[in-house]
Order: sequence, then C-alpha cells, then structure tokens
Amino acid sequence: MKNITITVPATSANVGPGFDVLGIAVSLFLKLRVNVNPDETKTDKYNIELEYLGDNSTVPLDPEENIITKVALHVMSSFNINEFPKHTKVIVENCIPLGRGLGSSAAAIVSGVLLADTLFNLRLTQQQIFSFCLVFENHPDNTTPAIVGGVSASYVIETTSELDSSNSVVDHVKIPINPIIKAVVVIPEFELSTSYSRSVLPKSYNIKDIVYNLQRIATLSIALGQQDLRPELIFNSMKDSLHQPYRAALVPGLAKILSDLDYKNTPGLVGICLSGAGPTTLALATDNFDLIAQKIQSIFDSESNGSFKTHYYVLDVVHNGAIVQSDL
Ligand SMILES: Nc1ncnc2c1ncn2[C@@H]1O[C@H](COP(=O)(O)OP(=O)(O)O)[C@@H](O)[C@H]1O
Ligand SMILES: N[C@@H](CCOP(=O)(O)O)C(=O)O
Repeated sequence: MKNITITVPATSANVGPGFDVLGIAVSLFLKLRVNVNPDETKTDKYNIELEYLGDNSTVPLDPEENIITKVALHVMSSFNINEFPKHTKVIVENCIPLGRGLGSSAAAIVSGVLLADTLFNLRLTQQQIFSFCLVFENHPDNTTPAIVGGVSASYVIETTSELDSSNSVVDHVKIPINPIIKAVVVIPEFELSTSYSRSVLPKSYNIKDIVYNLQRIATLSIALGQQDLRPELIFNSMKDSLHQPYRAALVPGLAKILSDLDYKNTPGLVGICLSGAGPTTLALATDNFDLIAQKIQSIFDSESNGSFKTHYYVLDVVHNGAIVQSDL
C-alpha cells in the first residue's frame, strides 16, 4: 500500500484592482488522501475510486466529470497513460466552499495536476504545472498562489487561443506581505459561479477606468509588504473600477460594504474588496478581526433583507502553497 497526501490552499483572487493578475493564498484547504493498493481486486473505471468527506453532494464522482480526476487524466494522457495505478483510492476533504470566490476550482485543478505528477513520478517542472492548470482555468490568479503560496502576480504568454491554453506559459513573482496582515473572509451562503460572474463584465473599457486600476495595482504591490504599513495607501490601492462595479448587482450588500467601511471608521482594517468573482468579501486587517467581520455581516444582513446568511473566517496568509507528501 502506498500513500500520498496533497494539500492545496484556498485563494482570494484580484485583491481589488489586480483582475486576473493578483491572488493570495489563505488558510482553508483542500486535502486529498490517496492510497494505491495493487492487491485490491475491486476495479473501478480508470482504476480510481473517489470519496468526499463532508458535504460536497453536488460534486460528480465520475472520473471523467470530476474536476480533480479529469485534470489528472488530462495530464496522464499527455504522457500516454490512460488509467490510474491499480487500485487507487482518493479521499477528498474539502474545506474550501464551492462557488464563493475562494478558488475552490483552482485548488481542485492544482490537486489534479499534482496527483498525476506524484502517482507516475512525472517530475513536472513548476512551469509545466502552471501550463496544465491554465488549460482548465485560463486566468492564473488563483492557480499561481495555490501552487506557490503567499501573494503573487502572474502573467500569461504564448496563448494560442481562449480555448486552447496548452501552449501557454505563466510567469509569476511573489509579492511580499507584512506578516501582521490577516485575511477576514465573509462568505454569503449562496453560490456564484465564476463563469456567470465573468459574463456580466463589459467587453471593453474606458481608458480612465484602466488607468485607475493600473495606478492601484502598482502601489498595492509595494504597499502590502512595507514594514510601516500605511493603511490609507493599501485601502485606496485596493479599490477597483474594472470588475467590482459590475458584480455589485450580483452580491446584495457589496456596494454598501465597499462604500461604508474604511480604515478611518474601522480600526484594524487596511483594505477591502470582493474575493475573486464573489460573493465572498475579503478584508485585509491587522487587528479587530471579529469586529470587522461582524460589521460586514450586518451590512450583508440589512441589504439582503435576510435573504441569505453569512459566516466568516479569520485566515492566515499561507506562504508555502501546495504541499505533496508521499511514500511512493
Ligand atoms: N474539490 C472539488 N472537487 C470537485 N469539484 C470541485 C471542487 N472544488 C470546486 N469544484 C467545482 O468547481 C465549481 C466552483 O468553481 P467556480 O465557479 O470557479 O468557483 P470558485 O472557484 O470561486 O469556488 C464547483 O461548483 C464544482 O463544480
Ligand atoms: N480573476 C477571476 C478570479 C476568479 O476567482 P474565483 O475564486 O471566484 O474562481 C475573476 O475575477 O473572474
């Protein structure tokens, strides 16, 4: 019997102005416990048996449909491998809420690539891992920090087309973040798929809005790592004019949260934005974490007329990214 554990963190993409560029790894995890037992007689499709712990009842278990195994099969097929080793059992423990803007799909994709890599000792380079992930999620702002940890900025080169990212290459840089900063995420109890939340964005933008974000992404990438944090600099740098204004209609309360809370009226708060494609909000903070979360929750409550509940976590930034432990 051989055992592997793959752990991949949740990620909060965009961090305000960095649409499809910036992401931050935070301490909620997807964990795969894998064992390979060639003596077991049971044969499932592709030799793989999947089991989810907890409530992930909407997730398909068919290996061709499930995102983790689908990604692993894709990676394997590019090495002419068509089935998992006999008999492979994967137990999935997922603490990343689905469809909430915390990178659950990115974590699943990364885990699928690492699963294939580890089972078959493919020795994929980090660049190959990035490229395989891009086939399934054509913006690298979640997958990069899920792989490398911390806060990262990524760009894509050699994209052949929107549909075929297999020849694309991702490069990235890690952005220092002051260790006193934590991530307060307030999570509405409804799902918002990333593809739907992308569909409401305009096809073209006014140059004023583009410059607004360019100015902020540059200042934010330095401001986050400064030893003497300047809350006003981070707060103003985390504003956005490319996606949040359009997504506000999908997230009741978001507009008021972004306009009412600031670093002056909420001590400890250094910046606030939509997490990924939503509906979660991300507040970066140095103190008063629970109070900040409760303030955000009360706006969600009043603006949604109680039509949905929320819960929150105070999370650490995860500096190491995905981890594979294996006795293979
Ligand atoms: N651990 C997982 N196993 C299988 N499918 C998953 C897993 N995590 C996410 N998914 C799939 O990804 C979908 C959510 O992806 P997406 O809309 O991009 O939202 P987000 O990545 O922000 O959570 C889920 O509805 C589910 O289909
Ligand atoms: N840049 C993407 C990020 C989506 O993140 P997710 O966690 O919601 O999948 C976007 O804003 O669409």
